[in-house]
Amino acid sequence: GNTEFFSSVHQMSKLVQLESVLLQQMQKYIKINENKLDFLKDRLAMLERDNREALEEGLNYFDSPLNKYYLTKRLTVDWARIENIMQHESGKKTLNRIAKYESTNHYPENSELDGAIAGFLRIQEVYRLKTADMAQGILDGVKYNISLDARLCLDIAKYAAKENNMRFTHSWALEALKRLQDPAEVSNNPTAVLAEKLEVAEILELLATSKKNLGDLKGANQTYAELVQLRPDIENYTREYLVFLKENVHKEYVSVDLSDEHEPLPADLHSTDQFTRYKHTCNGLLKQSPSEERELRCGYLTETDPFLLLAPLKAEELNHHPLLVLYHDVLSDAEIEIMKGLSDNRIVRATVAGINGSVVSELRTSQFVFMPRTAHKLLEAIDVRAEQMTDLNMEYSEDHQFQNYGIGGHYGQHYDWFQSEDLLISSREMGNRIATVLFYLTDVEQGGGTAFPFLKRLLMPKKGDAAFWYNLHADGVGDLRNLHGGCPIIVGSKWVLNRWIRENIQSDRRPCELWPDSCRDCA
Ligand SMILES: O=C(O)CCC(=O)C(=O)O
Ligand SMILES: [Fe+2]
Repeated sequence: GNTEFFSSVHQMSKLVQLESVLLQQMQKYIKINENKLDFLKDRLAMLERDNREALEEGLNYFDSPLNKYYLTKRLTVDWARIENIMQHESGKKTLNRIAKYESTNHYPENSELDGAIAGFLRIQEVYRLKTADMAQGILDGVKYNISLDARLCLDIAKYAAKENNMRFTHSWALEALKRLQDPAEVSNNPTAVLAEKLEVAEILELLATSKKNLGDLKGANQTYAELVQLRPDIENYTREYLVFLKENVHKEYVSVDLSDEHEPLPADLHSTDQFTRYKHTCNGLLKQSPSEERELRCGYLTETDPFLLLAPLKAEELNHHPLLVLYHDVLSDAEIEIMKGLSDNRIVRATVAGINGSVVSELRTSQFVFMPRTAHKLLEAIDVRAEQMTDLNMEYSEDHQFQNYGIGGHYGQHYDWFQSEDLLISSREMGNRIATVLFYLTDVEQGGGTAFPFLKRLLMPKKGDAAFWYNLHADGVGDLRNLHGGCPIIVGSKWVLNRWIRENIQSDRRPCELWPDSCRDCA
């Protein structure tokens, strides 16, 4: 099927139901076959006894006409019945039922494993987690009741190698080897023993390749030597080793410490490339200094609507230029339940806008659905609230976009405003996205903040809160400082609601000015 699971925790939770149905069927299948085998075992015992007796007595056995009759009966009627039973495909009904589940439900495909591993490595990279910790189920300091076996560690190493991430290839291969050589692990998992020899060779090859690529020539040489000694029969390994020796014949075999699976932290986080800045905004290393924060205001917003004098909005200013505001407690739990009910069975894999239409991308691993505000009166009420929060006219806003993230789910840094004229085409008359209101419909246990690397701000999702920012300068030009993204989620199912407000009806609200673009920090 084309339903994808790993990109939405909500979707994945449906799989648990499917799995329990399958397990029930499996139980039935075993029971039916057990009955059949028990019956056959009984018969076998009886027939063996008769047969033994006949063997022992030799020709005397046939003195009795009754025995002649019994032997004949055993080999005709009895045997036919037994053969019939043995041939009977017990549990066929159950198998058919399972096949029917498979054709009427969506199953994850093998390729989903790659998506899940990609999410796992994304978490590791962004939050700088140790491989040894993750393999034991320790995620950002919290211990979970899972640990990864050698096979999975090897799969992760292979994936990292495919992505050319040599540091992770090295650390995960090492972890796989450690597990394979641990006697406790091996006795726990007898199938691992069968495959052990091959896997050790596979792991050594990954280790040698990654050491070579990371400049650890001494280590690579040792590992290659070990590999060809373990599997002299595999020509490929010998060939690889020879290539290595030839390539490095004039070089000194230096040794490099690879115990840290992460790139060293740059001395100055501010002046790094965009992605590095983004990662360190997500993990909290890059943030506003106390003096930068001093100017910001916090308080109750009452200016925009007389009603708010009675029920003021709790606003926290997170950045002044450009404006980024976090509103607290703007949605109730009951409202959120209604919204999730409206959207949860309709979400599909998220896409990003491209010149040739919308495409699925690793940049955005989540699932979403657009709902028109006419779908429920609550959505209209939300817009009234958004209008109070932003003082913008909501009439030209897009449909409500609900979004749920998956394993390591994220939305890489991006602008909400359309950078290309072409992308505006579908709704040019509405103009570009002047502002965004991002509602948080859940807390997230670990990770999953919204990061603004240029503003050095990380907003942690809190159920019922909403963020508001302008995407455009007052003169309508896209504001480069509002680059942002949804950081990878470590643990939790994150739901958000996007309101994208368009510019072409706002002239009375936010008069067009020619503000200078004070974008010193922008790349
Ligand atoms: O999920 C988040 O925190 C950010 C989402 C976002 O930026 C978007 O959907 O445009
Ligand atoms: Fe966004």
